Amino acid sequence: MIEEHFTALERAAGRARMAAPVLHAWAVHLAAVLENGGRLLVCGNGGSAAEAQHLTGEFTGRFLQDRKPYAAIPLHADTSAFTAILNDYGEQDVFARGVRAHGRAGDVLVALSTSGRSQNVIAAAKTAHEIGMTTWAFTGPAPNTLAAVCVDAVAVDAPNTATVQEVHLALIHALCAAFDDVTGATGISAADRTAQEEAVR
Ligand SMILES: O=C(CO)[C@@H](O)[C@H](O)[C@H](O)[C@H](O)COP(=O)(O)O
Repeated sequence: MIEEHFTALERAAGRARMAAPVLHAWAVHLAAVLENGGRLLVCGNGGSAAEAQHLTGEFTGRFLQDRKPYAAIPLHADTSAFTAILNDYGEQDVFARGVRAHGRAGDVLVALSTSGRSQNVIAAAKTAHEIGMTTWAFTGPAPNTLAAVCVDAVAVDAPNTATVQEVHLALIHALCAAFDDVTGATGISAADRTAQEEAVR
């Protein structure tokens, strides 16, 4: 089973390299949006929720290089709002209402779903589209509904949920690397700079 897992990951990750031009284009667009005060909203369920906040963390914090923070919100992470929306409006609205609350025309929604069938994620993408946001998806194999309702999508061709999630994380990191490249976030990180300064004292 372990060998099979890594073989599936190697194959899917190899195929995912073809997404490089799309990720670069997304990074260019995202840099323009965020530099102009726009926001990145991200949503997903389960493992994809973890990846959603992994992605936003790289923007409000930093990726490999030191740079300024950018506005990025994982839509599941406010547990009070999430549980209230779930309780008062139902599961379908848990992300869509967050999109209406935090999203503005021109902002970007990244929607993650390994199946491409999660109704709450699809509802978020439709809502974002309605209010004039740009919608991108990371999904499992195409065709799927989420990819169809978003402006653009990277669909990972892999046989199971776990492998799709693992490749999604690699794609997320590639997007972050491209974003740093586009925004000129070069140079050493703050932590590395401090270590260097201490080393020469
Ligand atoms: O992490 C896993 C399985 O690896 C699960 O938590 C998984 O994310 C959940 O079943 C999600 O509800 C699946 O949703 P989706 O990726 O199909 O949108």
